[in-house]
Amino acid sequence: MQAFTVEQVRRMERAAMGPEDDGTLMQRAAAGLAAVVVEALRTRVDRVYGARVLVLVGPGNNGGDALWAGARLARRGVRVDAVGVLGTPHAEGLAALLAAGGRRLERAQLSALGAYDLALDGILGIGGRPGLPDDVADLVDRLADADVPVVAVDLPSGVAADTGAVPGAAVTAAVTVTFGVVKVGHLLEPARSRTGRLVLVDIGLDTSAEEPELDAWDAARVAAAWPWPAPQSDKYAKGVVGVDCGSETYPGAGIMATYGAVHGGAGMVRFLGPESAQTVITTNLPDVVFAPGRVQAHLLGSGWGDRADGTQAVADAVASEVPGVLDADGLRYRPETMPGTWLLTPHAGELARLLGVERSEVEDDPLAAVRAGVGRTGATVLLKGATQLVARPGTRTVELAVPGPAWTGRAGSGDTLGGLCAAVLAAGRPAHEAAVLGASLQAVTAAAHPGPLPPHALAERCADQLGAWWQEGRR
Ligand SMILES: NC(=O)C1=CN([C@@H]2O[C@H](COP(=O)(O)OP(=O)(O)OC[C@H]3O[C@@H](n4cnc5c(N)ncnc54)[C@H](OP(=O)(O)O)[C@@H]3O)[C@@H](O)[C@H]2O)[C@@H](O)CC1
Ligand SMILES: [K+]
Repeated sequence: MQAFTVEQVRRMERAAMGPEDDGTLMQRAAAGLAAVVVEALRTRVDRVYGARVLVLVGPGNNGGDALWAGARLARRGVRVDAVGVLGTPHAEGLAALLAAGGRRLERAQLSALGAYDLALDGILGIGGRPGLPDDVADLVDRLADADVPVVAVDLPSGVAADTGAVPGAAVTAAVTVTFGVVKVGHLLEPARSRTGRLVLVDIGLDTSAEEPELDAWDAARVAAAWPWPAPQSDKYAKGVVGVDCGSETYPGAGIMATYGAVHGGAGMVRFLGPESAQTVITTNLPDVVFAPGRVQAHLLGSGWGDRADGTQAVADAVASEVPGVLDADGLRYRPETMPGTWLLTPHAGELARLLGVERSEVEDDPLAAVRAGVGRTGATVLLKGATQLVARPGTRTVELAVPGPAWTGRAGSGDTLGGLCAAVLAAGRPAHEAAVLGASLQAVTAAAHPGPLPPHALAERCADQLGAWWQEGRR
């Protein structure tokens, strides 16, 4: 699924409209919106005729969409009340609603909100600045307290359309009906959680002239893209991962990274980390070898802590011209620039340190931050966390891995994630694909096993997930 910025949407809308806005796009939007509301009413109260809908109307075209949809609903016998909550409502939309039998109420006339079966959020769309004025936020809270489900028009009002940030009050929608194309804020947390179920209504926008801002993967695409081995693939075709992770202080990181590489399907794993990890590895994963030799992907950095020869270790690996994954403490030892064949896997704090900014800056605009990571290093970057983003040199489009349940992120998850990514890299896939596939496999597996599994156990389930896909013939 591709998502676009407000600026791109405006360009596409202008191209579709031609020199004059004759309202065609708004009518398409309103028709699609009304159809979704009809279905939502059928599901919730098993009727359309006589159902009650409250329309919250802002000052722009977003309110216009809601009012025109309200008019269509009123013509089908829905009892529609509209209340202007910001500025002056869209005049033609309001006239259409009144002509269709809807009512306009003042805010003071609103009582017994629980009597409404559904509310339409037409307060702000892509012209909105994040946040809502206090009195509007108060009304939105009262609707939530009254358990009235909200269908958001285009975006849940209050969220930042281009970043997914929610810096102030915002609507939490059960369903968001968006028009033309998906916007970035629908897919990035925390706005993603405010969006509810996302429905895309085709209004005839042409995306072909725009490079998507975001490219979101789903599980089916991950399964289809996985580097499945051919019958004749030997261990080198599947790929050899060299794991130099962990330290005497943090041996577990080396163990978990190895679990990731083994269960991600590497043809062979060479463990080149501390001796203290070797007994556990050889007991649990007897296929792992401890001798140096040919590797097709490096995995460095997890659990290093302070390492006297860290800079040299990274420099040697990069100089070998084999691709690699550089994680965690290893990021502190990276050379000034790296090839795009290398994958860096920072979490928000590590990326902030790498960029020399506050962590909150990364969290407020992760898309900009992950791109800045590429600009700063030259490498491909996977920003780990609740939302996992992958940016690479040469394209503006950022890829979004399949999201996982909240339990995925815990101590050691990043170590096994590095191993999964390195396995894909060793199989010959480019760094950005290794990142998306590794992160997505971990998330899909965690969703299928939603308990708080420790990362090494979840890594084992990753192999089961690959096996399930294989058996389903998704290869
Ligand atoms: N273009 C098209 O062809 C189509 C567009 N469509 C629809 O139009 C929507 C975009 O409409 P839009 O551009 O009128 O912007 P919209 O979000 O309704 O409101 C902007 C107004 O809100 C105000 N305002 C902003 N933030 C605020 C805040 N925090 N608190 C208070 N006020 C705030 C802002 O004020 P100002 O910035 O001037 O101060 C301005 O007056 C789009 O999402 C889709 O639903 C569809 O019909 C398909 C065809
Ligand atoms: K809205």
